[in-house]
Amino acid sequence: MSDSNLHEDVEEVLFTQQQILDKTKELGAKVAFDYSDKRPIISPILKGGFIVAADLVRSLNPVPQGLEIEFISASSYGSGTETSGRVEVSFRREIVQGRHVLLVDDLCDSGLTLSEVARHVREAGAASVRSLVLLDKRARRKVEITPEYIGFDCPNKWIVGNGMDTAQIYRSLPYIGVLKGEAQAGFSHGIKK
Ligand SMILES: O=P(O)(O)OC[C@H]1O[C@H](OP(=O)(O)OP(=O)(O)O)[C@H](O)[C@@H]1O
Ligand code: HPA
Ligand SMILES: [Mg+2]
Repeated sequence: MSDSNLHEDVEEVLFTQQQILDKTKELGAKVAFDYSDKRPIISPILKGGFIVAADLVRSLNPVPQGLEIEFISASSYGSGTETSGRVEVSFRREIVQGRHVLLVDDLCDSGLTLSEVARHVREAGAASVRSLVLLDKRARRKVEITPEYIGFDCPNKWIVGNGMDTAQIYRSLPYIGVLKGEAQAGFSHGIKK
């Protein structure tokens, strides 16, 4: 990618759009095989998971019979770069009853989001719950959880793009990049200076 296409707040690109699409195709092939006879529900975890999930569902080949998409909202970071430790989860509980649910998110960091969402979905009566993340930032884990499907290992840096934000900005960047320290500092009061 030429420097002119790089957002001024991004220090370095970790994964290009093409690398992301290639990896999502690989994951899609595995998911299509594993869920071929399961009438799965794929649940993008909003907001960050929406782009990974959109790429994933279009790379399922063949499409599992009876596949449904059901969104789940979960948020815990606010505008900072540390988890608040409290994950707000909301979804239509009746839809997942008796179904095989695959949670799809952009990344697993402390692990709190995925473990809390998985707990809620199990409690709502899902037949099985697995998770898929494009990125796994293991160095920051606070809760023991290993997603069944992982795209890339992620260094212990604050990243943005491909669905990931800081204070709701940068989600639309087509690549995954490391946010510059000074840009992060600008959000420390929730407003970019
Ligand atoms: O493993 P964790 O430490 O829980 O962090 C990962 C979660 O944090 C982000 O979501 P966020 O709470 O920022 O909400 P968003 O998806 O709406 O941006 C990201 O999209 C993951 O869902
Ligand atoms: O590195 C990150 N970037 C964006 N959102 C996040 N949520 C947890 N970790 C991150
Ligand atoms: Mg999220």
